[in-house]
Amino acid sequence: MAGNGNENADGDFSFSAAAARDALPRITTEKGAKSADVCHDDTAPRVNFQTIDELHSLQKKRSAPTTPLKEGGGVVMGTSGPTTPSSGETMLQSVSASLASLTRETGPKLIRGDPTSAAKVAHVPHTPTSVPAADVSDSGLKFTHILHNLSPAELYEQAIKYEKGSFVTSTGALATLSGAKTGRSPKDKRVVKDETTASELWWGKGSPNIEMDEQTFLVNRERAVDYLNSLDKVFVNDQYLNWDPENRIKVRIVSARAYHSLFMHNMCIRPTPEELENFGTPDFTIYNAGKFPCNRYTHYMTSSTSVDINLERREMVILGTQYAGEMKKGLFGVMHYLMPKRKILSLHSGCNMGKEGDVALFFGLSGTGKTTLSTDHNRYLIGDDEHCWSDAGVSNIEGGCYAKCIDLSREKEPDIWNAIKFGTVLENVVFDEHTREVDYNDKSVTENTRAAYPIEYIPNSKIPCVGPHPKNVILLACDAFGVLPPISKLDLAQTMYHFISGYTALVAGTEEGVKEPRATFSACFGAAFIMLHPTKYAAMLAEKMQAQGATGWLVNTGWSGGSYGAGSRIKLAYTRKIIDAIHSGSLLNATYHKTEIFGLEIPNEVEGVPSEILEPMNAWEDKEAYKDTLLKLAGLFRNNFETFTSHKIGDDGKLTEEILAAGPNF
Ligand SMILES: Nc1ncnc2c1ncn2[C@@H]1O[C@H](COP(=O)(O)OP(=O)(O)O)[C@@H](O)[C@H]1O
Ligand SMILES: C=C(OP(=O)(O)O)C(=O)O
Ligand SMILES: [Ca+2]
Ligand SMILES: [Mn+2]
Repeated sequence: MAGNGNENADGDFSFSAAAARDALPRITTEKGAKSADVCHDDTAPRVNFQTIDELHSLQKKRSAPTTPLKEGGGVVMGTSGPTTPSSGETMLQSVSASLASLTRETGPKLIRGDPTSAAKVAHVPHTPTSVPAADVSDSGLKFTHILHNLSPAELYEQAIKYEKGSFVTSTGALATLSGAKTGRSPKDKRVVKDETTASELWWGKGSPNIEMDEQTFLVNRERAVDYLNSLDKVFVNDQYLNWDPENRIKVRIVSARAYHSLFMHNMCIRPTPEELENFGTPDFTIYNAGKFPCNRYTHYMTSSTSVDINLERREMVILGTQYAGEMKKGLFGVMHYLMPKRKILSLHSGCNMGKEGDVALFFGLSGTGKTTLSTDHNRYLIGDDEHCWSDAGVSNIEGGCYAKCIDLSREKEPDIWNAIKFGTVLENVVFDEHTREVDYNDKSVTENTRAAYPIEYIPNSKIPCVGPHPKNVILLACDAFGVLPPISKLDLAQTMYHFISGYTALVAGTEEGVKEPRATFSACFGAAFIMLHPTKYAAMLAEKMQAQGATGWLVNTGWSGGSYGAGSRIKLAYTRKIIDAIHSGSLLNATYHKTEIFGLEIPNEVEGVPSEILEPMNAWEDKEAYKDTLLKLAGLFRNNFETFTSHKIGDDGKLTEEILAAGPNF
């Protein structure tokens, strides 16, 4: 116990024995104490530092350099480069070219690294520009720091230091805010219509592609580039899309926020250090200037948000929204253009594989269960949202998952719950200010709370994320009307009919302005992302399913026993049992009966699921209300399909006829 007096005779100090009761004790230093005896030993063997700065410099070890830094700590990208550029300089040259203003012809001067650690960088000689002084704007005189493929830990530090609303949660995830926009803005998406895309893409009624001209794209591009170059630092991610090595696409994402950089780090495929070293020129570049609005006086702009795709230039510009999902879904749109050109079908679906190598696809719109149901502890996860189906089988486009977290529970979704740890981006969640425990039920910021994590955070993920041809094609619909059966087996024509229809109730959240579930039809279960006419994708799907003998299923993950408001959502545990029965093959051999109007085959029994809910009418108390609602939905299906009746699906006139006949009959 520490005393008040000089009880430690060998110590280097003692309280004055004469310390007055009310005064602070005086400290006197004892003379002649032997250094070997003191407990606070300042004369211990010397360590390798003399100053605090030297101590700090010992803490960080140089990582195996993908890009060796030059003497002085920085690499400068001037206009006349060194004779033999290092790979770091090559990267900076490439990024400078990406960020070049199209009107001023030169790229910005770039420095690698964080501006706050740039004291040394100031020493690096700066080669004068060859552009006449009169042409140099202030922005041409400054340096921009490039934070290239930072690690999650570095991005955490950047976010926490510089981005308000960034916090570490109790499980180590990075909580962040996406700003005013907490969902995608499909009405603000624009695609450049030029000679090629005018004939190739799907335009007009029902199409997600709202046109803009090349000139307007360049105006927005310049706006984004100037904004990014005005910053002290920008983040650059060089990554890949598509696990199929023969059809891999190199993407570069230039952004202003650590949040965006970490999100894409998680969502795209992460290159190895060697791959990054030899990355070269990207195939596609995103300029994310989402903090900065577009100019509403610009032609084609109807709000201050604009998400613009130029396929010819292989570029995408984001202005006026910081919702990170725009980047991943924007790139998905690009894949929906590039892949079919190579006879590869792009799919808005989750995908997993059983121990026997049986692959299942889960198509569905946002909130219908792709992520939840493809993340299955008994199966290998190939991916939760975006895939390709080629002659070789399936491949995930992405390197991560983007799960909805509203009402997330450890019991119902353990694998997703456990994936929310260090490295994971948690968007727009609410947490306890002290414990930093997340309240997943809290919708104060948005209903569309999300977690973005690398796919290997799911313990049974299949790396590399590829698999053989699918055996089961599961169409998920979250039916807010509560009239579709929880499970029905489809023939090929029915599968195509429902694939082209893409029915669901759009659950609140993922798109701006949707507060209540509302019936919606979205062709190919992803009309917001497709580029070509839906029947092109449908024809490819039909051909592949036929060739592989895959079975189609329609699973209602929505309401039962009444519409939204009256009935209740089908229990996730029951849906999982239904999915298990599809995977195991037991449902293929079940006995079925056909429903009226939609002509769907309903199994009489599914193990673990109460039989009363399998036939929707049984679950409704008011049978008349059920019939009216069923007819209403059938009418909506018929109206929606009218735009497709004049299109042929594939070369097969017979299949087209069958598909037209596969809709509701009333
Ligand atoms: N019966 C059910 N089947 C699937 N998901 C359900 C069910 N009931 C509730 N849910 C919830 O619905 C949401 C489905 O979202 P998610 O799997 O992220 O959809 P998607 O990936 O298709 O956008 C999850 O929050 C899940 O917990
Ligand atoms: C991120 C999205 O994907 P999903 O809701 O399908 O997971 C989205 O549609 O914006
Ligand atoms: Ca979606
Ligand atoms: Mn999802």
